[in-house]
Amino acid sequence: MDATTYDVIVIGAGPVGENVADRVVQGGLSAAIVERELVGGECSYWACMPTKALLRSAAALRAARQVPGAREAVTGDLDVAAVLHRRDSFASQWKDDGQVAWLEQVGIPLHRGQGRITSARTVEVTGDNAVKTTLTARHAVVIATGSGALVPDLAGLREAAPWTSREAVAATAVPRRLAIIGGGVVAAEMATAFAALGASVTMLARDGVLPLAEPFAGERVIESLRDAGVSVRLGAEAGSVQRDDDGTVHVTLTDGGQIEADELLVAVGRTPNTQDIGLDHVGLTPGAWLAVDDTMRVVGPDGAPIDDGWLYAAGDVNRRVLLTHQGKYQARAVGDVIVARAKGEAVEDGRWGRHAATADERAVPQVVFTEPEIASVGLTAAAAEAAGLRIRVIDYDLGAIAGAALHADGYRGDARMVVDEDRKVIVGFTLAGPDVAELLHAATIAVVGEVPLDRLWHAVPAYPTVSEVWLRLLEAYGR
Ligand SMILES: Cc1cc2nc3c(=O)[nH]c(=O)nc-3n(C[C@H](O)[C@H](O)[C@H](O)COP(=O)(O)OP(=O)(O)OC[C@H]3O[C@@H](n4cnc5c(N)ncnc54)[C@H](O)[C@@H]3O)c2cc1C
Ligand SMILES: NC(=O)c1ccc[n+]([C@@H]2O[C@H](COP(=O)([O-])OP(=O)(O)OC[C@H]3O[C@@H](n4cnc5c(N)ncnc54)[C@H](O)[C@@H]3O)[C@@H](O)[C@H]2O)c1
Repeated sequence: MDATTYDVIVIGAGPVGENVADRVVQGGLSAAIVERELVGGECSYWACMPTKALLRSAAALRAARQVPGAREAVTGDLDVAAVLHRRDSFASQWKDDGQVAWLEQVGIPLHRGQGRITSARTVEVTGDNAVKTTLTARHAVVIATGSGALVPDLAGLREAAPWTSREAVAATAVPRRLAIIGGGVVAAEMATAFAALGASVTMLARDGVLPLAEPFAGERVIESLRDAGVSVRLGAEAGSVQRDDDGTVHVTLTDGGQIEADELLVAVGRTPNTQDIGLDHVGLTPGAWLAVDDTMRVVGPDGAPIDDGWLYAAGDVNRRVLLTHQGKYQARAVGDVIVARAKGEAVEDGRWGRHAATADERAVPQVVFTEPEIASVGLTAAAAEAAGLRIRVIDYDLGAIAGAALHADGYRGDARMVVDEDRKVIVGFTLAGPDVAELLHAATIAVVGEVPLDRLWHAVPAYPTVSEVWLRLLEAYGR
């Protein structure tokens, strides 16, 4: 048994854990990180990066085919092997040498193994050959253990060895027939990717496609998936699953319908990686999401921080927002607040304060890399109304913008601005259209900055860009 003391111990070296540790060290404290799998976490090897690599080649091909002159130059089909090869390189061949080298460079010791809290400020790491190391934190322990795919209790499902996002993202071959349970972000992106790679895809979208986005987003994606040959079964619910000896998967729907596939992807959400991290030693429930205050200190059922506030949780595991960029934003706040508290400096945990992840509440940006791309920030109209805001919704046809028409023949898309009528600021913005991802940050700045509409008239979009939609939306709103 080895024992070591640091100022801060971070459990989980995903994008969030890495950033917490980095901020702590930049603030002058010492930090160690514990990782049981690959440094870089889900995002680097089985999520953000490889999924986008799987999608990108088909998107580039589609874009070229939408522009006469370029279209004629495209003579072949997607090269599936080359796409998978590029995906492998974006997953760093599932090796974390590069990330480990970075940890070494910035002075963050790595302890490989399963981390478990055993008592206040103490983490036991079980490494290879069951060797245990006890780490003690002078100031804080941060749980950044992320989440895993949720596999629902469906008759026969586990026995049928379904794909989760991990197997889909790391697939070495494209199945002839792929069935997908789910209609959320993973399901929509993977249906887009695998249809383009040549699979015959059936999507069982019980609750619709992208049901949390503006309705036009889901409608556009459904239309384009169907154009790509995907069978999108809205309202269809899997009742039971069985895999034959020959590998064929049979899905029986609750309405009695039957679907056959060669692989079945389950994409119905996530579950927190908290089953085996010692939560019971601090009075919390193993397997539960971790509730936190505005500076990401873990709170108990009474809403107060655990003990004297030594335990934090950031990223997916606290369920505030399951996105890498938002988790890293929390990580910056957490790392800095731990340093501030350790040094007795002022804690700025008020709204938009340095140590509070305020944007998590109502200013989260997200891009869904479907065809078309869906880029959104803040509240949808429905969410704003549910939050009791008095809103006005302005919609504009993106295809009518000169820059969009130039960008691609037959460009089709939508823009929606949700305005808080009492404050005359934008609280939500959604774009659906080819290549809209890079337009999103302007909207994020408008929402986070709470820029008054009057002032936005002075933010003149360059001509002829797709961003001219900003002017059109303002004109439609009126001055
Ligand atoms: C298919 C897919 C695509 C996605 N695409 C995007 C995208 O395009 N953009 C985006 O913003 N988000 C995307 N996400 C979400 C994104 O992957 C997560 O929000 C992000 O990875 C969360 O980071 P994290 O550090 O909190 O957790 P993770 O990335 O899950 O990292 C947690 C780490 O902790 C380790 N760990 C867990 N328990 C222990 C333990 N007890 N001891 C030691 N180590 C432990 C794990 O091995 C892991 O390395 C996607 C998710 C999926 C599933
Ligand atoms: N581009 C991106 O930003 C990106 C890409 C992929 C994933 N992610 C993140 O990863 C997380 C996980 O994605 P996800 O798609 O797994 O979850 P999700 O929560 O986005 O979608 C899950 C969907 O499954 C449906 N569902 C739930 N139970 C079901 C059941 N038993 N049968 C059928 N449908 C059911 C839900 O209604 C929901 O629409 C998301 O929070 C997402 O933000 C982000």
